[in-house]
Amino acid sequence: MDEAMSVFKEFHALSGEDKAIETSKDPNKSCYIYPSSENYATEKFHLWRDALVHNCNPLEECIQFWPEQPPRYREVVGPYTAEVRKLGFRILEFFSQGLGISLGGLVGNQNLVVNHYPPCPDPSLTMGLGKHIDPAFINILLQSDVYGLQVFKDEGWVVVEPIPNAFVVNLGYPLQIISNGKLKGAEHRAVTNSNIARTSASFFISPSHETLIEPAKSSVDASHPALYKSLPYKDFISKYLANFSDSKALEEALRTTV
Ligand SMILES: O=C(O)CCC(=O)C(=O)O
Ligand SMILES: [Fe+2]
Repeated sequence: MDEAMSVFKEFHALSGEDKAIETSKDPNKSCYIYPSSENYATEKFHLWRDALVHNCNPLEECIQFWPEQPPRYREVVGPYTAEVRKLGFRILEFFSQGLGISLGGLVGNQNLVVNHYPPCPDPSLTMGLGKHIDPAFINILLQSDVYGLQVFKDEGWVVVEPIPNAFVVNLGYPLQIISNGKLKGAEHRAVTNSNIARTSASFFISPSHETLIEPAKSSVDASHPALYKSLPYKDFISKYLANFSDSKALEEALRTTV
């Protein structure tokens, strides 16, 4: 874990030009940089984050498109993602047993997102990453020792302290829907600070595009009607992206009218 975190930091210490070169190896763009701000002039607040995004499965196929700088990137991050993937599938297996549905068979994309939040001269004007529930089944998150992750609980923000050698496991929206609201997606955000850069790495295990995301039969009965519509995951994602900055509007767009 420590080695992976060092390599993630080294990648983000490269110049912008080098990062662009290192993320342009796949014409199909399975590896790319997601920049901080999408529309600086009109957005409500600025996002102070750069993210390296790449596919992780099947590893033998996608690793050829990963960065080759720092030189150890593939050697360290390959085994890291393989282990985190195993952990993620074990956790999904527990949820599968509880929900009476095989989640492992519904998995599609497995992505790594390496977030870099540079120090910000005035953190009150920016957000690292705004309030959201992850769109994946789960996210196995590795944070560096710099504080920044917060979770929304009882109408307030609670700091998730970085713990050495520990992952944060975030439950995402699809599991909230499949469990018909019994499991709650964790609403979280990342804030910036004025003097030290922060790095984190999210390993997302997501449903495949065609998977129907809907309340599982085991979660619905006469006294617990389906709270959510049935949607192919790709349509869920369209609604998710269209309502990213408005969690209430998103919840309404996903709900049935009962
Ligand atoms: O940087 C963090 O701790 C959170 C990252 C996150 O929420 C995400 O990648 O979805
Ligand atoms: Fe997240």
